[in-house]
Amino acid sequence: MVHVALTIAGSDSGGGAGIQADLKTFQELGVFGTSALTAVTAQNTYGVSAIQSMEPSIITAQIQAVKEDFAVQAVKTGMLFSAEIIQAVAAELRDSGIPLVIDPVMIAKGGASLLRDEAVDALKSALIPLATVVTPNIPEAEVLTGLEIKSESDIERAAEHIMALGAQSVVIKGGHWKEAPFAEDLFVGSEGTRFSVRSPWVDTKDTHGTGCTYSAALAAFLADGESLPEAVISAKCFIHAAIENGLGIGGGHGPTNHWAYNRKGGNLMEGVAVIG
Ligand SMILES: Nc1ncnc2c1ncn2[C@@H]1O[C@H](COP(=O)(O)OP(=O)(O)O)[C@@H](O)[C@H]1O
Ligand SMILES: Cc1ncc(COP(=O)(O)OP(=O)(O)O)c(N)n1
Repeated sequence: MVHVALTIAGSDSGGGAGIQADLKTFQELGVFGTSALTAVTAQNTYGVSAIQSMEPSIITAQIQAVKEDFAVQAVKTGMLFSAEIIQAVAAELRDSGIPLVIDPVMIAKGGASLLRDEAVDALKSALIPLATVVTPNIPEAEVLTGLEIKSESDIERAAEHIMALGAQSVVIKGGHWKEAPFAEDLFVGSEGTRFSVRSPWVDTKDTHGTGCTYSAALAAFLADGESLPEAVISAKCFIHAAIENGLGIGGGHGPTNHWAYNRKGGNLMEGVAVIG
């Protein structure tokens, strides 16, 4: 049986992040990828030079066209840009019963804002309560919670805070916490499920699109029938392989290697450990 996933996200002309990263990830993981485009960015490995968002009505129409024709097994959201877009997306996903991964994309690596400041409230009130899992990086978790994150206990507190917004579970990704001994992500789920997934740090500047690729992998593994904890671990294996085998293209922060996981063969958990 072919599994279908839907990404609702922005376009990255450079191909390392956004809808391009999501569709490459779905394809690599054997899941049929569908999409609803929220915005077009002119972007490369140095940064974002222009943004044009889509009208909410065409975003709604794209989601409806996909839902009407396909049995979508998982949805992920990425760049949503405005409160109006978030409300339109939430209206289509509410009561859908489809597992939903929300990557609360806010700032691109080069510093460009991919979410208007005034849209944060809509993200918290309209979309996060629909989430099967929310996957903020540390700066995004700080914005969502208003907490300053400086320690492991701050990360745990932030996770609880995001659950209190109504999300079923959360993964706080540790890629921005460079002082930590490992690149470690904390998963907190319902009924007290809690563990961390860690990998060694890869010393590279080529981390463009890591968050998009990670959340797309998580959605693909869910579409493929893995349980949420299994999918969180599998997604970490996918992103670790993608970062570790960087392509060395682009002069700035280059893209990760979406082929690496499948080409790795052998022990896909290599380098990745689950704690707790
Ligand atoms: N240099 C790195 N080495 C190994 N893993 C990394 C590195 N940077 C990020 N990661 C991992 O990549 C994933 C994305 O994390 P992060 O960079 O925090 O997200 P975002 O791209 O949204 O800012 C996480 O699983 C994180 O642990
Ligand atoms: C179109 C678009 N969507 C999302 C992002 C952010 O991607 P992310 O995975 O967080 O990676 P970096 O931007 O931090 O490299 C994006 N850049 N463009």
